[in-house]
Amino acid sequence: MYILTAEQAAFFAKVAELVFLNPFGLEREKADWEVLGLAPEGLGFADRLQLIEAKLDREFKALERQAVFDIRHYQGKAEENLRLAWLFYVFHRYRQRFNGHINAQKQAGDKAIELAFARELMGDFEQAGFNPPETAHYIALLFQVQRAFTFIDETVSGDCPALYELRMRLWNNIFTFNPAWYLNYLCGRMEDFSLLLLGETGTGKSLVAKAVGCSGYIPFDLAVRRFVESFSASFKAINLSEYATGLLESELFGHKKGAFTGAIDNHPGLFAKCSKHGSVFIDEIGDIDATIQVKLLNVIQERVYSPVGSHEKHRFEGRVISATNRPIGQLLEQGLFRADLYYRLCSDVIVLPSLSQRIRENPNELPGLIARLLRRVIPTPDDGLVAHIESKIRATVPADYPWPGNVRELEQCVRRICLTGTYQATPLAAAVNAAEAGFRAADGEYLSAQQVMQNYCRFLYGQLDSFEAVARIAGLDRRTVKKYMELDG
Ligand SMILES: Nc1ncnc2c1ncn2[C@@H]1O[C@H](COP(=O)(O)OP(=O)(O)OP(=O)(O)O)[C@@H](O)[C@H]1O
Repeated sequence: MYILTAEQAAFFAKVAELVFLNPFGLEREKADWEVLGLAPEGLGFADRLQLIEAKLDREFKALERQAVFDIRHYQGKAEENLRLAWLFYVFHRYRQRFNGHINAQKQAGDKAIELAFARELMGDFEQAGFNPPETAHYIALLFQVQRAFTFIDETVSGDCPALYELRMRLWNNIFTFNPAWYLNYLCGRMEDFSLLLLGETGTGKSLVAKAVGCSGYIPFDLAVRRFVESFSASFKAINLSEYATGLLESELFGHKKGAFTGAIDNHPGLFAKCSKHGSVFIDEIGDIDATIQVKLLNVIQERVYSPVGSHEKHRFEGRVISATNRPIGQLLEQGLFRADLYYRLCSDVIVLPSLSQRIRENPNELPGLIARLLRRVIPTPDDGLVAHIESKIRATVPADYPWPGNVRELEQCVRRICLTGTYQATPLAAAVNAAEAGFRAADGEYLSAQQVMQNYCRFLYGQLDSFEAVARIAGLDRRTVKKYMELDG
């Protein structure tokens, strides 16, 4: 057995503490400085990480002066702390390559591809004295950490208190607030922890759901050097407002051939497509009627369901993420949403901040988001273009504008400025006034109610670029909105 010096023991104990801290949390920076043994110098996360990596490298190399590092040479607290510190060390050495694997897997889609550097990584684990089941488990965990970090960081980018809090909450949702518990008890067993995302339309609930849903624990198979499932296949989404009630049942639970006219084949539903490592995302959950609510409750509660037209029982072992922009408290009070279903969906409830809150907290949110939204059409927008669009917005949109369509509206606004050079923000509360011009036709005749509705829907669609969002604000269902939009005239 090897014994650590007092300095080494103290250093590795600090690193072991760091491993369990939320990387998006406020305590993380302080812990970084403690590990480095330096006074805070105003370095950013990436720079501090680089210093920590270099220090870890020196400390592990120092340990190797006696013999190649092998976890079995240590015991007790030293073994425990070194195990965590070594995982942190190896994770950071392979971080870029794990990121490369994320991109390669995104390109490849739903079929899991080989982890290109698996042999080298497995070799490192073996040399450090880890047995094969531990190696497989830790590789799965390291990749999960990298996915969660990357997806949260990419999805919730922004620099205001509401977003710091959101990033922290999402990390905790994936690894719990106590990652030591996660590591010891809950890893790979998170299926009963549902997540409900609330927030106004266009705040990014679907994006966040995907970030969380693609960050689950997926076991690694040493024999074939790949994860048992692609992370993209582990996330299955459905937007409930897109389907009529009859069709919805079959989209959720599947149907058997011959179950109804037109059921020419067996059809697997959403729940059948989701593996036990995956998550289903049920969007617009506040919009479903009572029958579907009961059926969903059964699946989530009993974990079994039957496809339409069949008595067979199928198990659902995945996790449930749901979202709504409806006032869920009000729906519960009015009896429009079942309380028992709500309590099954809400192991964790996360509310996304509105765009106006973000801008209020930090006015620089606006240019950051403009650049981000522009990148969807122009891969590398220059600062001049971002500043130009920002100045156009500031010139025409009142500072207290509520951005009712949130980031979705801002996206449209940026595009409209690119196309027309201007954006006329019209608060939706005043939408009917704005449509006033549409009450009369060009010849001065009053329009029919149907034509007014058409103008109204078109107006809202121009602001929001989404049938769902228009439906929500107009108090119509999505199909009715589409019908008005498609009418001639
Ligand atoms: N934080 C964000 N960063 C970048 N784009 C965003 C963000 N939030 C939303 N968007 C963009 O706004 C649009 C709407 O996002 P999303 O569908 O996730 O919102 P939502 O909250 O689910 O809306 P709804 O309640 O209407 O379903 C998408 O084009 C999305 O890319």
